[in-house]
Amino acid sequence: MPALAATRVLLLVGDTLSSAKLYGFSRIAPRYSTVRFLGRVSNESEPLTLASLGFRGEIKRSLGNEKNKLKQGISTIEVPKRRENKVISRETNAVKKKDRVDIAALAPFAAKSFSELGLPPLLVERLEKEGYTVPTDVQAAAIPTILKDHDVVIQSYTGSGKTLAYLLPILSEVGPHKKDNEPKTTTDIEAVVVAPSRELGMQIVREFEKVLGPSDKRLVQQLVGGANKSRQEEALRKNKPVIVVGTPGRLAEISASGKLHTHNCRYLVLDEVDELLAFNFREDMHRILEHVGKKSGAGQNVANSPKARRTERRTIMVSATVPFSVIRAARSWGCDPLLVQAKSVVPIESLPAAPIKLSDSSSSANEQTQSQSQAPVQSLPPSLTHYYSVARIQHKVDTLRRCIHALEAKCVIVFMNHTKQLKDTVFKLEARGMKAAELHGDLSKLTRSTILKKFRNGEARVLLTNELSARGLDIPECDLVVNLELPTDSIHYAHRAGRTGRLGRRGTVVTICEEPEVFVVKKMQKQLGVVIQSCQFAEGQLVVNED
Ligand SMILES: Nc1ncnc2c1ncn2[C@@H]1O[C@H](COP(=O)(O)OP(=O)(O)OP(=O)(O)O)[C@@H](O)[C@H]1O
Repeated sequence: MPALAATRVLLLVGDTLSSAKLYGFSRIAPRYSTVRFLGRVSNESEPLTLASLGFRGEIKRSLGNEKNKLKQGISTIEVPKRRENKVISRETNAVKKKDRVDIAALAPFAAKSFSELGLPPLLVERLEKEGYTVPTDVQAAAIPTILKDHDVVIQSYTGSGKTLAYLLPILSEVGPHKKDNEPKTTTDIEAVVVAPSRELGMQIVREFEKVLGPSDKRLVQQLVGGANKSRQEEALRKNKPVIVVGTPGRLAEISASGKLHTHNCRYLVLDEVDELLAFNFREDMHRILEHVGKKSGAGQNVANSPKARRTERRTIMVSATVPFSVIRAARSWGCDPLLVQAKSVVPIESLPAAPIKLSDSSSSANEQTQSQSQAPVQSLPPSLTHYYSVARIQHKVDTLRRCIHALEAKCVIVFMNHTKQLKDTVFKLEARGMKAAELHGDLSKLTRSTILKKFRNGEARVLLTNELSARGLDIPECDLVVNLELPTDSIHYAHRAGRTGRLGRRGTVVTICEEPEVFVVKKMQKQLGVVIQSCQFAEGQLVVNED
């Protein structure tokens, strides 16, 4: 079995060529301006085996024609089985124990309890009822920091529990479980959460509702696009929610119509903040930032303006990927913001300044290169295994099918870039007896939620989608992510890949690409600091190619 390269933390400095050009793509989104990233880069001199990544109990060499395959420069492994019980039943007692230890070691749980973090007892009780007993590392770092009234940027890898990291401190101060029992004096909204997609917005609402409980769930209102606006406005009037969660367009629209009162808002959360900085959200975000409370620490400057009557807000920005544009936004939208990561909290001001001067409107080739070429800080969970497989374009769907069979994947998300090709692929998979569903922007909000529900319920094995689903979507059962078309850069790779391996679970990411695209995969591997092994699927097995 080939050795994997070890990873270690290094400071990466961007190169000067545009990755867009290097990748041969002309449509790379210009929104990621210069980035300063701490990335894990591969170190060939310190080999790390798959076993040491937590697959010890599961990987086996194929004994059959191993010698022949080795002669041909390939080795065979039995891939990790998706169902833990199936694996365990084949193992000895000693391996069983080891297997469990590995899984626990991959889960990002902190040593503290929720009550030690300063959450009110009523809230801790609610959490326990919902099965949340131990905070994750990032929650243990973020909750006390936000409770101490700091503006923060929360950065932690995908699936590590960032939603509860901001939701719980908000519910400590707002709603029925809050610390003090003082009655609310205003009917204004107290917390606004902004998310870049409807699906993510609705998911965040569900998380709030879960913690609030059935009797208080009306206190959170979703304001996402694609849904009936009048009904949302009516619900605002009738239910008098204290928290709203929405997409930038709909929030800005209802705010402009005068039906959303956010001047006394105490919390503004920007989830997937680097995505919210995209050019298409710019106007709506501007309105939201201007009308939701007032930037903390700005009191003296606006003493005589109408803003003086507003409540100071805490600004909380969240993402697994924090390019420099976010750091810059945090500096201008927050007051002495702190960067909160799983095991550290540092003032944003203490971070090195941007290496190059940035322009606001559009990123130059240099800036773009910087953002593309520096790896996200631990934006990928350690429990993921990455592969790529070369296939001709006309064989891609077949390779996908063989990949799913070889990995015995139960719940697969396949990412593509173009809707037409995506629809064709659904048709081909269905024609070959594989239950598949499609999710993209051409579908109505209702159809999108129905499809997602079906997929979550296991009615479709494969979900074919595009960048729409790459951010924040939480489907814990997802055990395989496939890039059937390449992501535009390593940041997009990280968010796509992060749909699997949630909260310490194991996950596999396979990129199926054409030969001339391999160098892009290699580049992303370097930028992300992960090992992406070359593989093929033969005789129902995943075969790892030796480099
Ligand atoms: N302390 C906890 N105990 C048990 N489950 C948790 C805990 N915290 C979060 N989870 C669960 O972990 C999953 C991932 O959480 P969440 O979606 O917040 O991750 P994330 O870091 O925001 O991911 P992404 O970067 O992809 O948006 C969710 O199903 C959530 O309910």
